[in-house]
Amino acid sequence: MAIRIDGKLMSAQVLDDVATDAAAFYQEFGIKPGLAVVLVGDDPASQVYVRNKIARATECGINSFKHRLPADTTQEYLDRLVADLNADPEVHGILVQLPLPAHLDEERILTAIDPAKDVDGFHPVNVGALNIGKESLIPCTPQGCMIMLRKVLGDLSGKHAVVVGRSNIVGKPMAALLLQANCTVSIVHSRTNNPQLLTKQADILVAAVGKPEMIGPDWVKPGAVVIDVGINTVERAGQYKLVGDVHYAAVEPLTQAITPVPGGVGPMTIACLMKNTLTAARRLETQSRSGRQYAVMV
Ligand SMILES: NC(=O)C1=CN([C@@H]2O[C@H](COP(=O)(O)OP(=O)(O)OC[C@H]3O[C@@H](n4cnc5c(N)ncnc54)[C@H](OP(=O)(O)O)[C@@H]3O)[C@@H](O)[C@H]2O)C=CC1
Ligand SMILES: Nc1nc(=O)c2c([nH]1)NC[C@@H]1CN(c3ccc(C(=O)N[C@@H](CCC(=O)O)C(=O)O)cc3)C=[N+]21
Ligand SMILES: [Mg+2]
Repeated sequence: MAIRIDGKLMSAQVLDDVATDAAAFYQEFGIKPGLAVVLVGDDPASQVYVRNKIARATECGINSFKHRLPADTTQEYLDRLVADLNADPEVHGILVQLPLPAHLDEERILTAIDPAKDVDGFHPVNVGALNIGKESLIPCTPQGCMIMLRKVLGDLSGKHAVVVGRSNIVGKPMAALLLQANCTVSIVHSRTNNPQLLTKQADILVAAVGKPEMIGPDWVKPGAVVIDVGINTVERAGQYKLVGDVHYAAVEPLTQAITPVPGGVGPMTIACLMKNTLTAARRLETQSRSGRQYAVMV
């Protein structure tokens, strides 16, 4: 029987620790950790994610500041908002929900966020830190995946991990963390020839593609641990439902362990966002107390 990796349950444990931490933080510094979430436009899925993030923050004693902006927000306005949030002492973490509308420069905005407040871990300074193995703010989704993998497998040394997808927000940081954990790492993407040749060898298979149920049993080695990052909305018999990048029903019997969608990676992502907010808050408050200011903290 395959283990169903319960992201909902595991995230509750992470959030519990964060709540304890947030209470201790409040005792120590006299303010709550603060998270600013910026949402541009009215994509319904993004609204759901942002609502979930704010609900989880409130539950664990983190202040949240929601900034909902119209789809036609100008670059100048967004730049100004990010600068204000960088300077705001009540804000320890800043998340700009992606994707942004096409007229806005995503890279420019992510680079404008103070790396010390970059709880997504998308700023080039944090990306660089991750890739040289320095403690930093680690992207939430891959961080959540690592917690789940460690729970199931313990030490990951020597495992062959195959990541399907190479985006800056999931695939690449996932591969970096697996490498850091001493896995042998392969990355499969849309130009890979015979991707199944590689995925069939994976002890650990991480799917972050954005194609509903693309990964079938012919992609998976028996006994593999499968992490499904995909969140895809599909219409089935007139109903909308969420499915992953993995065909769960067909793949599950082959695996040692597998994450479901929903209830897998998604809730862990949000829990890790709260964890990063605490990490950022502690560093910022400790530094401001000692009167030192670093441009960059890694
Ligand atoms: N659970 C969570 O917390 C999160 C879930 N997601 C979900 O994860 C999925 C991936 O997200 P994201 O990384 O942002 O997506 P992107 O669209 O940015 O990247 C998708 C990647 O998959 C690759 N790819 C596309 N088609 C194929 C194919 N047929 N074979 C192999 N590789 C392919 C692309 O390759 P190429 O680079 O060559 O184009 C690309 O690298 C989505 O479903 C998204 O909704 C995302 C973030 C968080
Ligand atoms: N700057 C930025 N940071 C992100 O981390 C980020 C982002 N932009 N843009 C979009 C993606 C996607 N993402 C999800 C997080 C949680 C769930 C989640 O909790 N999903 C629930 C289901 C939710 C539902 O019912 O729709 C689950 O899988 O069980 C999903 C998706 C974060 N992202
Ligand atoms: Mg993307």
